[in-house]
Amino acid sequence: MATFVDRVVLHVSGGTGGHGCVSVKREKFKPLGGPDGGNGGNGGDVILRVDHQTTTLLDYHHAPHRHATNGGSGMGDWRDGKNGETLVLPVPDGTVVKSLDGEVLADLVGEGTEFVAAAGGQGGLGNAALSSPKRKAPGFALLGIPGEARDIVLELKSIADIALVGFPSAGKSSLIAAMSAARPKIADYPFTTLIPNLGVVQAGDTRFTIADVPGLIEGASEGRGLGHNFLRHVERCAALVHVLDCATLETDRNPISDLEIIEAELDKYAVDMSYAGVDGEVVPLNQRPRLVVLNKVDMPDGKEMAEFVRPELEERGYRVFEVSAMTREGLRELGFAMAEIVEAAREAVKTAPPKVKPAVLRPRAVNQAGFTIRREEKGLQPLFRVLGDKPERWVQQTDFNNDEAVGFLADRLAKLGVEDGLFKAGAKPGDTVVIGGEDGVVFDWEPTMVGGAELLASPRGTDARLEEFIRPTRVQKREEYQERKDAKAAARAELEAERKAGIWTESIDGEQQAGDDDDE
Ligand SMILES: Nc1nc2c(ncn2[C@@H]2O[C@H](COP(=O)(O)OP(=O)(O)OP(=O)(O)O)[C@@H](O)[C@H]2O)c(=O)[nH]1
Ligand SMILES: [Mg+2]
Repeated sequence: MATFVDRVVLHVSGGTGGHGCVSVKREKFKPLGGPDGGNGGNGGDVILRVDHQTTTLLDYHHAPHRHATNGGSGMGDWRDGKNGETLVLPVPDGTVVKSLDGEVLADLVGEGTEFVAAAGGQGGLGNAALSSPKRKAPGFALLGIPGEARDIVLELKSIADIALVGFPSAGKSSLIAAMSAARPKIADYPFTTLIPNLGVVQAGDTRFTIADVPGLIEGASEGRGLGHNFLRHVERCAALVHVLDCATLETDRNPISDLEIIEAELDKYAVDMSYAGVDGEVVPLNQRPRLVVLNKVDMPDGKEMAEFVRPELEERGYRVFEVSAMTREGLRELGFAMAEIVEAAREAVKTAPPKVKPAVLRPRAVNQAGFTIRREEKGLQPLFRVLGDKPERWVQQTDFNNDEAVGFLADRLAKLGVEDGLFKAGAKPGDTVVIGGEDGVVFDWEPTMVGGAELLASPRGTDARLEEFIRPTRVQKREEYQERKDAKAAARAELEAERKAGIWTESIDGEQQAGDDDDE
């Protein structure tokens, strides 16, 4: 038996970035030729893409774990690691992506629309890329960071112009079969239809789609029967068609009470308005135009019943069609009436102001700048939590077994203003600092920054950085310049002398620049 798969929980993860490489160029006659460690490749993204060939979410039901490939590690000789491959997951048109707690992340409508479900992790820089005039031969590289891992819910909402609703066995699937080329399963037991069927109907010059949905029963809006599972499918249609069974054998049912029960269920079902504005104006289900179809008039009882209830239904303002899906009686008129409504709805969308619909949807904007510091109490001790895209990423990139890498992290954090921020938040050396959320990295904080040291050194209640800044005069500047020049000349002379004396060998690690390497 087919299962009703229009809602799956998918576990996606982007590929992990490759690690950067630490390597030093070695050549004949030039044993230490400088850093040549290449960068790690980026991990692949996992992307959902609307594809018309795909009509169900069945594949994801069977295999709900999807991962993109990892980036390759950097290598010596400036060779970068390969990027991971993007994993494209085809999804049907009308797939809605939600988080586990129901927040709509994307509404994928239109061939080729994409959603980055899980971004791959960035590859780490190799030591070649990390070298700078100040850090000539870094003895470390950055680690690749893990790809995003997320659990998302995919829901399918068929995009049909007209939706057929009605009790089980009212003849909805039979109607689709009679009006289009679709060949859904038809049988005389309730809930024959488990997956909505879609059919294309041609009436005059108008082509449109109709969908049936699994039979509705009382309590559907609370999840009875197939419940909400099917109501999702009618959310986007232009009109609803009630299919009423005029020949039911159940004595406690008649077309009018059936219609009232279904209407009550539609009333209770709140249309998820979250995609309004993406997909045109969204009118709640209970306000969509309606047609009423009295089916099975080929049966003697059916004809009688139809004629009996017709005036009552028309009094309530419905356009009523007596049809037989079996003999095709009345289907032509029904088709034209449907076409009329579809045309009107299409016209309304056309005249509506254009909606901005990004073709590629990203899960969240990356907070490029900044960070926040939150003071939390951990027992009696304060705890300072640093949250922010950059600091959290940098921590992931750091090989904590490598002192140089840790030093580099400290520099980066200081430069971003994290240390400064910690001082301002009231952190004292030795306090616990966590960078990141739940699984953040914990530090005992040792300020390294010059500004911070100043702060520490100055008497309580003062801040050295706020002291009056006295602008030097031109004469003063010239004097300073001369002083520095003299000092440089002296230093150079000293160096020259040392070299002549033979105590000096070629070095690549920046010792020569001692003095201006103040951020190490
Ligand atoms: N005599 C007669 N029988 C019909 C007509 N339309 C449908 N039926 C029969 O009614 C039964 C149910 O038809 P379906 O089309 O499967 O009904 P459905 O509304 O899709 O039912 P579910 O998918 O279970 O909700 C089948 O045995 C059909 O042959 C009709 O116009 N006349
Ligand atoms: Mg059916």
